[in-house]
Amino acid sequence: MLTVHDFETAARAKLDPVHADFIAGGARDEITVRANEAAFGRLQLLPRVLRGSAVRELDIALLGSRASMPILLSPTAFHKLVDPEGELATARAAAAAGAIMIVSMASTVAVGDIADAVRAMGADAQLWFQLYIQPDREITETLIRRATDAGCSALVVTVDSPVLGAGERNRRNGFHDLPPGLRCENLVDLRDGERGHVRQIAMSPELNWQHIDWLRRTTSLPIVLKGVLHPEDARLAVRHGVDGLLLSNHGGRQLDTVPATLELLPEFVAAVAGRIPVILDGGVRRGTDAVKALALGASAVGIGRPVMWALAEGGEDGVRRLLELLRDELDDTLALCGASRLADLTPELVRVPTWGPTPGPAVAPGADNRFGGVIE
Ligand SMILES: Cc1cc2nc3c(=O)[nH]c(=O)nc-3n(C[C@H](O)[C@H](O)[C@H](O)COP(=O)(O)O)c2cc1C
Ligand SMILES: CCCCC(=O)C(=O)O
Repeated sequence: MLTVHDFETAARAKLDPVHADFIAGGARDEITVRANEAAFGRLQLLPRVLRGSAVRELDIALLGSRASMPILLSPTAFHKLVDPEGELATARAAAAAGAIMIVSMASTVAVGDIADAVRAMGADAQLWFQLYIQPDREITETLIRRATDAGCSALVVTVDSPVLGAGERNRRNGFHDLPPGLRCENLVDLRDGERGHVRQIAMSPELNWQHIDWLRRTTSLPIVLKGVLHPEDARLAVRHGVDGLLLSNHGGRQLDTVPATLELLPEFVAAVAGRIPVILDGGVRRGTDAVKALALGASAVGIGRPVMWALAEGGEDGVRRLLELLRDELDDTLALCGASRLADLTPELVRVPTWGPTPGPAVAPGADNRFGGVIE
């Protein structure tokens, strides 16, 4: 396993094709899925030389959490689909690497049990909790209480899902439910009937900024909004007292044909103007990808599918190796860029090609992104 893509290939060879499709897939024509990765390939790095330093500092402080690197685990549902230990394995690997893990509300291990497993290692859990605000206020409050009691140190509220994205691979494959024996453990006992069932997670098409105001009054945990794309919404988020933003298009799984997150980053960062941290996810597969996002103003990046692939390939050990690999690539890229600290990563390191053919992976017609004019 030398690259993230090696994990992807190995996972596909091991997994039920229906589950592999669930992980890799996106909404509709998957134009945004491809755009996310392609955008990184189109940006260039222009390094500085003779600024040597024997070691690089990769650790960060983010919303009261400390991490050994600016790569965090974005929330992904259903880890037991790919590994019998599920989120316990992922969380142990994240803790061993000193990385922040955002636990999905749709985890197949209860958030309290995940936190216990990390504490049992003697590690200081850096767990955040991802929340879909539920139409039923009491259910939302109970979920927040469960996450808070588990010791989660931030709430990541996903706001790009008023309705669930149309994963046509899942429809074609007839994948609508978890297999017998697996359930969304955070939802157990929240309502009569289907206890812990996936269908208990309701999408709330009625969500608006007043719900965020309510949440702000309800919890003292830092609130991160996940899935904000428009710079005007970034400004609104700041006004509504949000503590951080996760610039994300849900890995291309919600609205198809939205731009790559990397393409939106400069304008987004300009709108936020340093008032709160901006994290980016979508298509991060290499240390160079992380460096490009950090150089353009992200405080950290998130990875989604790579975690699922590594967990499928090798369980806890697989995720450990994935995180080590990305850490090494990040460290190596910093060295090659003449950077010894993350603060040395500035926009001047990044360039838009000014002539010649578009490098990077092939992009479907219509997915072409124009960086020109956006990045100074
Ligand atoms: C299998 C899978 C499950 C996901 N589950 C969730 C989830 O439960 N909640 C959420 O907010 N985002 C979820 N996401 C989106 C990720 O948090 C993240 O935004 C996205 O995967 C990042 O793109 P990447 O996969 O290209 O790294 C999921 C993504 C995948 C691939
Ligand atoms: C209700 C589970 C949502 C999972 C999710 O967000 C995704 O698969 O992208």
